[in-house]
Amino acid sequence: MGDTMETKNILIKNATILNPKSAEKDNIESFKGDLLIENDKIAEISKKNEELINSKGVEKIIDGKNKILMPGLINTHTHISMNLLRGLADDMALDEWLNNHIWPTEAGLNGEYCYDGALLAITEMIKSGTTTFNDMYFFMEDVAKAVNESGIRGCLSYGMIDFGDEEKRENEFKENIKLIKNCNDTAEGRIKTFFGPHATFTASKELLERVRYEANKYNVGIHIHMNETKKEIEDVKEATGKLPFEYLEDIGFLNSDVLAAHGVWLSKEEIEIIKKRDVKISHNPCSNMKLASGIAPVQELLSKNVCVGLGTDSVASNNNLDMFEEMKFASLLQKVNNMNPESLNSNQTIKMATINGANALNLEKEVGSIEIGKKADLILIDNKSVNLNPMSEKISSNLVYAANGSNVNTTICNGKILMEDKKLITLNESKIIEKANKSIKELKEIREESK
Ligand SMILES: N[C@@H](CCSC[C@H]1O[C@@H](n2cnc3c(=O)[nH]cnc32)[C@H](O)[C@@H]1O)C(=O)O
Ligand SMILES: [Zn+2]
Repeated sequence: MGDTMETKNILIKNATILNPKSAEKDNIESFKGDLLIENDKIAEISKKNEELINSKGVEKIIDGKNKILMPGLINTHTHISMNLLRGLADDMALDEWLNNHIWPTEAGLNGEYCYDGALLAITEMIKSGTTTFNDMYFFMEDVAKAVNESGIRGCLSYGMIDFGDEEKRENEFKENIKLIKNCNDTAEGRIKTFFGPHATFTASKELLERVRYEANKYNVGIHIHMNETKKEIEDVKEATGKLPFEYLEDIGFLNSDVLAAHGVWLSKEEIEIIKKRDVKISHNPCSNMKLASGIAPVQELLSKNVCVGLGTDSVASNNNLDMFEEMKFASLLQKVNNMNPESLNSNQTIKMATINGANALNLEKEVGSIEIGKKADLILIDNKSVNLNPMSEKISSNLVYAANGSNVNTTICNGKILMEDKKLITLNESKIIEKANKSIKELKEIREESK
C-alpha cells in the first residue's frame, strides 16, 4: 500500500462542513471550519472564528476551500461481487431475473471471481463517496480480502439459502460461522460480520430459528431480504398462513439487530411489529423501481421513528453503486408516491445515507456523522463543479438533487486517504476493470457449457 495509507495526522482546512447530527432529530448543521484527524479518528473540529487547530505534529494538510466535507456515505444493502453481472439481465421482474438469469450465472462463481467483482465495486464506491457498505453474498472471505486491501469499511454476511434441505442448511451455517470466526473485527476493525439468511421464501423456519440462536451466541447482527415483492408476500402467506414480519415475530426472530432490506409491501400491523422490535429497514429505491417491485412506505416509516437507511442493492438491478443518485431517487419517489413535494426532504435523505445507515448497522458510535472520537470516514465534494453551481444556501439541496458520485474529490476511511483529488491511492483502477471483464467473460462461458 502507498505512502498515504500510512498517514497519521491529517488536517483539513477551511472546508464547508455538513454534519447530520442525530438519527432521531431532523437536524443537519453546516459551518466553515477545520477538522483534525489523528490516526483513525476525528480528534478536533473548529468552527470559523474559533481558535484554529494547532497544526503541530500534522503530517498532511488538505485544503478544504471550495469543498464540502461530510461523512462518508453508508450503503446498507449490496451484493458487491455482482458488479461482474452489471447489465446481465434487465427489464424483467425479480422472480424471472433471479431464476432464469442471475442464479444460473452465479452457479459458476468461485472465490477469485467474487474477489474481482468486489474490487470493481469497491473502486466504484470509493470514487462515488461510499465508505461503508453492508453486503450479503457467496465467498465472503474473498470479499473480506478486497475490503482489507482497499481500506473501505464493510459489514459482511454469507447469504444463506436452504429451501428446506437439511444438508444445505448445515453447509450454509458452516460457511457463515466460518466467516464470523475468521473475519469479524478484522482489518483494523473495518470488517464486521453478520448472519445473512437470504429471505423468508428461500430460508426454512429451522434456518431462521437457528439464525436467531446463533446471532445471540456470536453477538452479531442479521441481514435479510424482506417484503420485496407482492409475489413473495403471497408465497409466504401460502406457506405459513402469515405475512412475513408476522411470521418472523411469531418465531421470535425479530430484534433491534435485524436489518431488513426492501420492506416494500408492509401492512399496518407489520409496521407496528417493525417499530416494536426496532427492526432497521434498508430502502433500495432504484432496485425496487427497476424490478418494478413497488414503492416502500418510507415517509410513513420515518414518521413512526423507524430507522430507515439507504441502499443500492446490486448493480445487476440498479445498475450502479452511486449513493448520490440513490438519494435523489429515494426523495423523488416518495414525493410522487405521496403526491407531496414535502415528502422525504433533502435533510432527511442525507441522514438516511449517513447517520441512519450507521444506526441500521449498529455502527452509530463509530461512523455516520462528524463527531470528535468517531472514526474519520469522510468525503470532500468539489463545490466548484458546474452541476453544483450556483451553490444553494441549503447545501443538502444541491447534494441530493444536483450532485452525483463523480463530484466526490477525496475519500477518507478509518483515517486513511483512499482517494485524493480524484486519484485512487490503494487500488489500480485499470487493472481491476481489465480483470473483471475477463472474469465475466469466463463466467458466461461456464454458463453456456453447463446448458
Ligand atoms: N448461499 C446462497 C447464496 C445467497 S447470496 C445472496 C443472493 O441474493 C440474490 N439477490 C440479489 N439481489 C436480490 C434481490 O433484490 N432480492 C432477492 N435476492 C437477491 C443474489 O443474486 C444471491 O443469489 C446460495 O447457495 O444460493
Ligand atoms: Zn438484495
